Amino acid sequence: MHNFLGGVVVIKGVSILGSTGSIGCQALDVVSRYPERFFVTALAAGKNWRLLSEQAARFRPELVSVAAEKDARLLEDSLPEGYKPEIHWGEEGLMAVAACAGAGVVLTAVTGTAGLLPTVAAIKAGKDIALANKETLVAAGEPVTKLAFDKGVNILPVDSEHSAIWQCLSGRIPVSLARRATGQSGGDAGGLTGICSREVGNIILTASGGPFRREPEDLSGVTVEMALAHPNWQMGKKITIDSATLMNKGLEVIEAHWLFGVEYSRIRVLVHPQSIIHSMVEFVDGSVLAQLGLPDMRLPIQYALGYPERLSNDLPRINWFDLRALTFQAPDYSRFPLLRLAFQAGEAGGTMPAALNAANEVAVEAFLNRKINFSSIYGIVSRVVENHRLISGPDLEEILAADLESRREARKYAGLT
Ligand SMILES: NC(=O)C1=CN([C@@H]2O[C@H](COP(=O)(O)OP(=O)(O)OC[C@H]3O[C@@H](n4cnc5c(N)ncnc54)[C@H](OP(=O)(O)O)[C@@H]3O)[C@@H](O)[C@H]2O)C=CC1
Ligand SMILES: CC(=O)[C@@H](O)[C@H](O)COP(=O)(O)O
Ligand SMILES: [Mn+2]
Repeated sequence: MHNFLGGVVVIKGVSILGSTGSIGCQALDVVSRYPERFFVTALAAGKNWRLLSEQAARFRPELVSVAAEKDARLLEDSLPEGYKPEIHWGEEGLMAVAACAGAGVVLTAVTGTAGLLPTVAAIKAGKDIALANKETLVAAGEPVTKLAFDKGVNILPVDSEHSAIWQCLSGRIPVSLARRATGQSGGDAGGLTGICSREVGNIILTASGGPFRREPEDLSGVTVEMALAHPNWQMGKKITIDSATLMNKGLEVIEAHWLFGVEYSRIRVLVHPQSIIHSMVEFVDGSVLAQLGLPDMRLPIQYALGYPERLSNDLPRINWFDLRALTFQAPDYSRFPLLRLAFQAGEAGGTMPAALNAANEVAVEAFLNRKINFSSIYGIVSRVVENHRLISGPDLEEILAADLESRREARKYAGLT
């Protein structure tokens, strides 16, 4: 089979970390639409061994993993006759899925810093990364992009905003993203950093504004159910709460900094409640390129998995006459102070974003478990960040230590210890 450029199409093995989650399930939907392009090499889940069992029976990966050993046994017993994949569990299992030999690309779609070491393992194994797990770049942007550069591995954005930016830029620079990202610390003069400093004026990240964009004025009393009611996207619980606090956008600012090598002063956040424009790039001549689409993560997932090709599909299209308006407003930093804190943590650099991210993970979980109120998420994260002793140019070990220490602190402030 040949692609539209006349090149031979090579069928690509896809491994998924977090196959039972929102991104993982949508990725399997994408894979199922292109049997001549993709096959599934390995799948990792957390607790949901039943859904993993169904996925494995359908896609027949050579390796599967769940979080707990007892669930691995249940999974093994539930698989169809004659199908015997390697079965792993725990952290070792995530690493095994990440490094599974047959994969060409690893989609990282677990939630939180749990995705960091498996992503590192995948990069070390020379796999391209389709990156949904933004927390990896927030906590460890510098060592991870450097490792990807050293290994010649692409980090392909899946997050909708970053996919949009990538699509706006890729007409200019269709080579390795990882090489461009690390061009920042010297080396690749033709990289995105070079392009950015010459041609990109600002990156404009759009934000839906979440469920509390307009009201209530005082957010301290909002319930878990209210915060989980995202206006435009069906996502996992952690990222949905992050969208409600606007921390998701803060994490995405740091993610954009590392993916595209752009200084924080050139990253803008613009509230766009319809989530039709997924982000924009403003060039130095004032020209603005935007990527538009219905809010459907299968498109950015497909774009990353299909790279370097854009594949056709039959997903729903925008009906222009249904769009009543595309509107924009500035983010309200006083009601959503985590967004400013994330900019500040990103600017501070070193281990600060890891501390911010770890504290946020603990605080969001505490909110979801109804241990703290919505506004306390900011209270806890800001205290951890204020007290954090920043280490500059950290290696992975120092980042993991900062992550652990910040979790401990955050648990204390949340009254969990
Ligand atoms: N959902 C979305 O639309 C978007 C998500 N993202 C990012 O993608 C990532 C995933 O988000 P989302 O899919 O919404 O999250 P979900 O909560 O829906 O899914 C998380 C997945 O990770 C698995 N998992 C969690 N912890 C572990 C662990 N310790 N070991 C193994 N597996 C684990 C879960 O397994 P199980 O369910 O079996 O326990 C599940 O498969 C996040 O980083 C998020 O920020 C980015 C942009 C959009
Ligand atoms: C789909 C996706 O990429 C999410 O990160 C989404 O952007 C969340 O919406 P917010 O703009 O409300 O954070
Ligand atoms: Mn996003």
